[in-house]
Amino acid sequence: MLKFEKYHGIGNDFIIFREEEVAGLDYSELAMKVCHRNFGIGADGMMVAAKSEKADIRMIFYNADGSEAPMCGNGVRCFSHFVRNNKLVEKDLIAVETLAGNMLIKTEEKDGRYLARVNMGMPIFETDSIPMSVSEKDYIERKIESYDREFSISALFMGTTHSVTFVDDLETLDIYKYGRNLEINPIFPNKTNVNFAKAISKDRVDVKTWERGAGYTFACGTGACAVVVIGNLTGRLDKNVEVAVPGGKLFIELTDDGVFMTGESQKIAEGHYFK
Ligand SMILES: N[C@H](CCC[C@H](N)C(=O)O)C(=O)O
Repeated sequence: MLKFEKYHGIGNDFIIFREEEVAGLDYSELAMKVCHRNFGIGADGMMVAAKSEKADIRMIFYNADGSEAPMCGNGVRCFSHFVRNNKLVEKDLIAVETLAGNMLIKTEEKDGRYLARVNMGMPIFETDSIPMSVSEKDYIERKIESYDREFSISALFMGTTHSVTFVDDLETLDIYKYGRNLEINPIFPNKTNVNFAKAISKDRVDVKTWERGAGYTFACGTGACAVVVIGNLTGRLDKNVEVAVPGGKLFIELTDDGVFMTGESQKIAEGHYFK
């Protein structure tokens, strides 16, 4: 039996284990099993809290399909909540080691709500680092075809690989059809997360994300950051933006010290997984 806790960050849900519970297991296989909505506990992703040489603690992240990802925005807020609940690091400002670098998280518990403000680092636009297999050095507002439509795509590394496209018909767009197709476009050798966005004003944007390795989720934290970065770069959005996603709201601030994301997380359950 493996002791776990389950959290969600505005509907993006995760199962979290301490490293000592799962040491020696194949994390990719375990993620596919525990994230399965019928044969497992059910979640968009799985995290393991491990010791770190570089920060207070290390977050290992796997998508529901068993693929490892460098970072997860909603996940790292839930992770910091788990860390606080289990007193693994007894500070309000914690550094979490991830494959995308150390993330600094300010945690706050107020009236039973758990809030975290995360410095998500700086966006990377060089196509080699996204990564993309294209000759262009960066990929901002370039046309990509998907079935009967042409999307204007901007790609970047924002904790993980992201593509952003602003559309007028976000309410009716078939996210499954176009998201699934763009995710596996061959110009992304490791695939991509796909963010469909609609600017409501200069400080409000609606976003729906098709996630690599997890599908259409209620929220994507790194995706929300990616949308604000591209929205600001292309003149659609200011630097402090409220991002509305199907599962709730995130607040993104673009600063010279990094992209900051603020949002809630909630503990859903705890228990034992019978492998
Ligand atoms: N599916 C993503 C990882 C999870 C990102 C998302 N859940 C977030 O909140 O940032 C990827 O494969 O890069």
